[in-house]
Amino acid sequence: MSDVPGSFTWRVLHERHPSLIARVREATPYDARRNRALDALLEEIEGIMAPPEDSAHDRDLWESWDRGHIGRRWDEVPFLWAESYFYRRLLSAVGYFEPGPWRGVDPFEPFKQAELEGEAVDEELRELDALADAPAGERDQALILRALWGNRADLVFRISAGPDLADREAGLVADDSALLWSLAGTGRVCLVADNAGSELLPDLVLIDHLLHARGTGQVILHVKPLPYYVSDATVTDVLACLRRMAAAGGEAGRVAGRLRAAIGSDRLVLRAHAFSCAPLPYREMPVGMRDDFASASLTIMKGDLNYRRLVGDRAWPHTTPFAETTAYFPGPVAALRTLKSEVAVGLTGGTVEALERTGRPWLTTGTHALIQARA
Ligand SMILES: O=P(O)(O)OC[C@@]1(O)O[C@H](CO)[C@@H](O)[C@@H]1O
Repeated sequence: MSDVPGSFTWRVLHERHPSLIARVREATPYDARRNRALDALLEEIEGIMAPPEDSAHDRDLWESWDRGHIGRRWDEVPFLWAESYFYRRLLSAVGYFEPGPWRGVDPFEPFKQAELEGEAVDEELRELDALADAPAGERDQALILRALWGNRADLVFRISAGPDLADREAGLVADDSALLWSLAGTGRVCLVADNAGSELLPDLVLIDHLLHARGTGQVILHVKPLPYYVSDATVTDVLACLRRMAAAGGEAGRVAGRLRAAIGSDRLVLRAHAFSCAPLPYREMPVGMRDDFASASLTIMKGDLNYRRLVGDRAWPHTTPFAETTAYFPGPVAALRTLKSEVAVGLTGGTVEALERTGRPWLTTGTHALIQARA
């Protein structure tokens, strides 16, 4: 829940979301009607959640996902539900679903594009040249760590986390990478993406490595069907990353070429399932998605939000076993995530004590990360 003033979740709803609305307005010159709708949303999020508009194409879907929350205060329903619904309402406010000129215009695209065009990305892509000749085991570890730490590049987080984010020290609080690699066999691997740009690029490089070097037969890449949580990856973002890598040339260009071919031969399959933007945990996933995960030798869940949805967005004792919270999942699963919310399981008592002893925050700052897996 988010009803304790000053708590992390309360601040997301009452500080992060209003500042996000301001950033969206700065980034795009919306017309008067859109601005009025954004004003109305700004007011609404301090009070009662309104239902989707009568004419909304996805009204039935949201009603099926509702658990009696619509009509209550935004901060009195589960945090995951309120946060997800906020992004849905923001898209409505900017006219994303309505027939007319603003239909399909991603309000977060200016942020995503600026990041993808940045020099930091050039540097990261150039580093792939040296990695291409590294011994196999070294490459495995380097690519998984890049995909993991790429998760720090979450634009909703950057907007509000302060300028010193990049300087923070890196700490792995759990590392099941050996188990992860032993599960990534020659069959199918699912990767459930999180952010576009600097996170999706290393995810795509990891996918290429699985297909090209590790003998994985097929990768199914799940992305979001809609712009979501600012920087979450959509199919448009996958295509933008492929173009960016192709333009960079060198090893990045070769990776892009192989991935294009893999899409053409169905060795890399893209999915954009409606449930990927649902305000619910994966425990409630629908049959089609369950079948995908059940058919894979490994599903890799990227990022903080996917982690919350995977283990359940609850105040678990941090020593609760990861295998216990994911026992419902239909196949082997791994999480690659930097810690940006208060949910964490699968840690040893010693690790938790050592982290608490530092006296510094470690759960919500993006300074720590984990690799967890269960067979
Ligand atoms: O899923 P991601 O991109 O790693 O993180 C999403 C996130 O920034 O959004 C929420 C707060 O708004 C937190 O769960 C988390 O910090």
